[in-house]
Amino acid sequence: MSLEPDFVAALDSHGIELDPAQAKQLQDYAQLVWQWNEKLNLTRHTTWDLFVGRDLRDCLQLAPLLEADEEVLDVGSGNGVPGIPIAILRPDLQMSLAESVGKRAKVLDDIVSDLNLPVTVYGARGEHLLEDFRFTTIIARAVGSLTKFCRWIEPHWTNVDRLLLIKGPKWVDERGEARHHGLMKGLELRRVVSYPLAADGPDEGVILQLNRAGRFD
Ligand SMILES: C[S@@+](CC[C@H](N)C(=O)[O-])C[C@H]1O[C@@H](n2cnc3c(N)ncnc32)[C@H](O)[C@@H]1O
Repeated sequence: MSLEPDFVAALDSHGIELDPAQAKQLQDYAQLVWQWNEKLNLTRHTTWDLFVGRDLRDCLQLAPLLEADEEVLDVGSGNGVPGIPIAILRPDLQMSLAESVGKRAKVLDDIVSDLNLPVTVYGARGEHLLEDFRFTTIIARAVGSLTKFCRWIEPHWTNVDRLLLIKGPKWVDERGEARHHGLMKGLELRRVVSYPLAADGPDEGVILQLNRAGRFD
């Protein structure tokens, strides 16, 4: 099992240690995305440093927040982040991906079968899937504002327990906007993790948990 020296160097520079088999699968995943990226616009993170420092870092923050054996839906999976790396890091989870653009969903399907991962890919809007399926947690990054998510999920809270959303520093403004529209009534929003976006900068990434009030009391 061989790891690219630049991948190993990026892991070292970000202080990340991985199980060797998982590191190899994550490397294979990134390389598949980059191959597909030549045909389809999937990611701007085309160096090992960006993959590790942005994509993997976010996934490593989110992965431990999921309980054992959860049924998880990554909404707006695009290039597969966060769903595919988390499926690699947490093989106990039942992971599904929702991607509304058919061509991207087809690529995601190819990538998960090349990686031999037991991940279901839906070429559909996440909120439409909630009409027929139940998930314990929805995860998402870079898909829509809190206002959008509140509106998408509002009719479907019986089919999901919580959302875990990866956000940047603008999350506070998004919360203000959602409150302004009266969309936070009956909901709880909690910042469960925050972490620096760059070693030398002030900006923080956060993971927000959104659920119906009282759901986890
Ligand atoms: C900016 S990309 C983000 C991709 C990836 N999550 C990431 O963090 O790199 C947003 C993706 O979400 C998809 N999308 C937007 N709204 C969606 C929805 N309601 N359900 C499923 N996919 C959606 C878009 O087609 C696009 O591929």
